[in-house]
Amino acid sequence: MDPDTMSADSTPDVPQTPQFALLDFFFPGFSMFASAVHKYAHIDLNLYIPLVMLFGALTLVWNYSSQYFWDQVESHFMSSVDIRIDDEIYNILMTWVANQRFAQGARRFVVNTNINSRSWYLWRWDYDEENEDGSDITGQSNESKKKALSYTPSFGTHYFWYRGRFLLFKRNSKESSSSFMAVSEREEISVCCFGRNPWILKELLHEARSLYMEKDQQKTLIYRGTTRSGSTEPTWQRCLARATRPFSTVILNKKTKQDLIDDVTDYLHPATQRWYSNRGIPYRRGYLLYGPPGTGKSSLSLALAGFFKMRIYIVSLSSITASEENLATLFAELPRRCVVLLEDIDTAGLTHTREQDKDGSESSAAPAPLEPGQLTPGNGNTKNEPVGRLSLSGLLNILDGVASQEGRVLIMTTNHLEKLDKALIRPGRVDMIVEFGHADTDMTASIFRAIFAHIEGDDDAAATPNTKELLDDEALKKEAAEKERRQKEDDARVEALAVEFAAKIPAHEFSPAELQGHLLRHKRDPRAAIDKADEFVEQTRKDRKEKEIKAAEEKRLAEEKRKEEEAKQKEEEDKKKKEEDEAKLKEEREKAKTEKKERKRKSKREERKKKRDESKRSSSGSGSDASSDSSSDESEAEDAQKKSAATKKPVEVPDVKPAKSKHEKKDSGYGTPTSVEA
Ligand SMILES: Nc1ncnc2c1ncn2[C@@H]1O[C@H](COP(=O)(O)OP(=O)(O)OP(=O)(O)O)[C@@H](O)[C@H]1O
Repeated sequence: MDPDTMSADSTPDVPQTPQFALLDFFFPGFSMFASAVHKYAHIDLNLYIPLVMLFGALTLVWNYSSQYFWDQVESHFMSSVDIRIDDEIYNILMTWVANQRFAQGARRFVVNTNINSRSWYLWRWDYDEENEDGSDITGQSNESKKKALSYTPSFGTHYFWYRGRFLLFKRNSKESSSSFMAVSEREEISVCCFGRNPWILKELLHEARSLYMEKDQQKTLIYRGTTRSGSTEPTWQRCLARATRPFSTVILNKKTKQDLIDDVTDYLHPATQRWYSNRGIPYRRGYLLYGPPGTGKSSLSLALAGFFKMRIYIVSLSSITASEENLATLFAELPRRCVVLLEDIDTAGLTHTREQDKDGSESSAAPAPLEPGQLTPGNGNTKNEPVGRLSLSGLLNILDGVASQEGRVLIMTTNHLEKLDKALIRPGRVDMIVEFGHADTDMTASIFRAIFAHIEGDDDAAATPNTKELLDDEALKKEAAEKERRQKEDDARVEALAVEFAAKIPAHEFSPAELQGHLLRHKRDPRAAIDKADEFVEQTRKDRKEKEIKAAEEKRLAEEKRKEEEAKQKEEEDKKKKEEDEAKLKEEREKAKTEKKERKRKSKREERKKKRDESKRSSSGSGSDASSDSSSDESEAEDAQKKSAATKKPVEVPDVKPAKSKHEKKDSGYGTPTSVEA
């Protein structure tokens, strides 16, 4: 290095360039570091600075432009599908993703025991594999059941190969989500592929759906009409996938059951749809199931849906969701082939007939007392009903409306057939009516058999798989024969017990649900169920009586309260009326008084006028007369003013002409007239 180029105060070994001065400014001590490097390593950093700066500039440019570049690639050269997290497609895709290698090998992942979207999960009353009583299908309790874990990739972009194509799975947190959403709901999910044709994404979604459906093959999918979480928008939420209930487990008159199956089979036949459309008849079929609570109406609907492998969509007309608008939206969203179960159509609003609607009169019948299971009081046409609730005509419009899908099986259930409007159950809306009743002797025996008879698969769990393999043919045959013999013996024993039990239960008094409840309490001991049958009968009767007394008492209290409120209201009205009458009377009295005074004054005036005329006639007339006239008129004006002050009303003083002095506007209140009209 040329020593001449060095300045006097600089470090002897390192040339002082403007870059160094600048770097020294940003990184104090850099020049010392550079001279040390130069001295000991013989490297002149001066040469590398432009390179470092260039690299920094390139990094900066890349940082800013890469996002733009990537956005351009995405919008022009890629296809993508966004997944709605409040839709069932979320569950479908995530179930698929959880089974992929890229998800299982992800370094950052989300673990779930339940793959369903948070908003779906919120509305599930049970998990798929569980029964209503909280135990799983193998009878284990929740505590002992181990839940399977599902792994899905965490937030970010994840790459994977699908059928030879390179795809991206993106899961991002949603910044703009409203704060009331649960944390797991604040996410956006999309799948992208290179190329402008999205067929591969559609294929992926179809595959995911088929896999998802396959899982549900042996189950009845139950959807419930509800509102989306965090909004009032109605939607069908999948809430349960239950093992299909065999028709045989619903105890009902054999012929009725067969007729129902035949009717639905015929209706669902493809030729029937053509037949309907050729004749211009709406392709719909409606069934009404009626009877006391716990007699099997819902069970039959579920069994029917399972038998025909259809999804069942349930909405209770006594729930808050069942407003006219919501129900119309729900019906418009139904798939083409499904079972729709409308529960509790006897809610008070719908028992109000259309005839009553027409003449505008109020229902003469008092609102029906609520039945067990009925959540809210009825709605519809009563005066105090909330706006937007369901009315009978609203429901009829929805059932017949163009928006409601053709091809569906509509089932309506009610506890009170007699309360329903004829329009609701006329042919076309209801094509078959099935009655459910309390159990007769045969039914009681059937319920007993259903609980205690040995069913294939009951002790599969106990059987060890290897024992069969060890046995030879002869032994197997022997075992099968033995099993058959035991089965026969068992059946005969259960049959005898069923008859014994049925004899102890009075016919047509108890619902199948009540009997089932008693039998389940002794499910391991049929003898105990029989021995305690009398106790059950007594206890149930007693409970019912207590319930009736309680209901009657509640009714009486409600009636008393209503009467009290009515009396109070009447008292208030009377009081108000009395006050109004008094005020009116007072006003009238005042008026009469004023009129009397007026009349008196008038007669006085006339008298004076008469006198004046007489005196005029008798004498030729003098100034004193005029002055006396003037004074009498003055007293009249004073009278008028006094009256005006008393009644606080502007009073006309007919005979007095107001003084036209310049002080007229600032009247002191005396109002002394200056001239009087005769
Ligand atoms: N006819 C029946 N056959 C078999 N089981 C029945 C029958 N009736 C009732 N049960 C049993 O009783 C319970 C309640 O029955 P379900 O819900 O079907 O009655 P429901 O008539 O729909 O009652 P609600 O009118 O209160 O809705 C179920 O567990 C069901 O298994």
